[in-house]
Amino acid sequence: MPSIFSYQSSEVDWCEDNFQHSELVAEFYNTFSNVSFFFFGPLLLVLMHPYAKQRSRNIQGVCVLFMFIGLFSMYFHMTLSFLGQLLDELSILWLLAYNYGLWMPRCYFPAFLKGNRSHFYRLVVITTVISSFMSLLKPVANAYALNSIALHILYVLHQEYKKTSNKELRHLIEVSVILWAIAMTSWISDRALCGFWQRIHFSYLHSIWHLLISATFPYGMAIMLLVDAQYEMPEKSLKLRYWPCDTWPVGVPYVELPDNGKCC
Ligand SMILES: CCCCCCCC/C=C\CCCCCCCC(=O)N[C@@H](CO)[C@H](O)/C=C/CCCCCCCCCCCCC
Ligand SMILES: [Ca+2]
Ligand SMILES: [Zn+2]
Repeated sequence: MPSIFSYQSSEVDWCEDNFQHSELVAEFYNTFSNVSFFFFGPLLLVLMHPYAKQRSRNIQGVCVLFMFIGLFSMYFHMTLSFLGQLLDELSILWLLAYNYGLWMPRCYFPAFLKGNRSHFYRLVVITTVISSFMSLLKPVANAYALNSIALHILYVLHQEYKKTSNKELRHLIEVSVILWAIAMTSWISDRALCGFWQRIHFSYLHSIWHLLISATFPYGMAIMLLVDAQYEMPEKSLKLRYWPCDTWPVGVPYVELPDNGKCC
């Protein structure tokens, strides 16, 4: 039985051909497409620094966890090892759990918690610890289970989209759903239609997934902070900004607390 550290000890293997460009890196493009995690993570850390200082440092923890996902995902695609697969999947699970605990609006808590956030946080931690152990039972199903959490997030976004009249928030939700849908299509297509992609010599769909899902992250953060502010501090409206410039057609969204007026 191979050790959990060995190359190709994971049951999961993506469509990209292995060891095409290096003897050390199993899936070259799938490995290096994770650099986008080291672009968006540090960028958001810097852009959100004023918010983190004034409102909550948790956002910094979220950005650091996001960079760990990129690191573990690189390790996984480089080795296709079982340990790499578990680190990749468990870091995603804990990032989602952290976000749920911090920002899930109270109206979506189970009724028996009566809107108590610290009880909800405890419930999320317990569920995540149990799920972490369960991930060892059928590792090949883990990625599907993780993707199904996105369906619950979509449900929450749909409810918030219906409730809000804030055009900026609606725009963020629309763009994030489009990005996620294209990312998801690439992920499924890499798994389900690999023969076709290999025949046309384009087996890079999983790399495209990495780029798109990491680009969804700043949108997810901005949406959650705006929604959280609407519920938890309705007297203060957060300012939505885009990097590098608010007026450019494409940019990375982030939020600022009012009276932090900078102009690009
Ligand atoms: C109230 C909660 C709000 C949470 C918002 C969180 C937004 C998080 C955005 C991005 C998370 C990045 C996850 C990237 C994973 C990259 C690593 C990877 O590719 N791993 C694969 C193997 O290499 C593995 O097969 C992937 C498994 C599936 C991961 C599922 C991630 C779910 C992401 C949920 C995003 C929802 C966004 C919805 C926006 C419309
Ligand atoms: Ca492969
Ligand atoms: Zn991946």
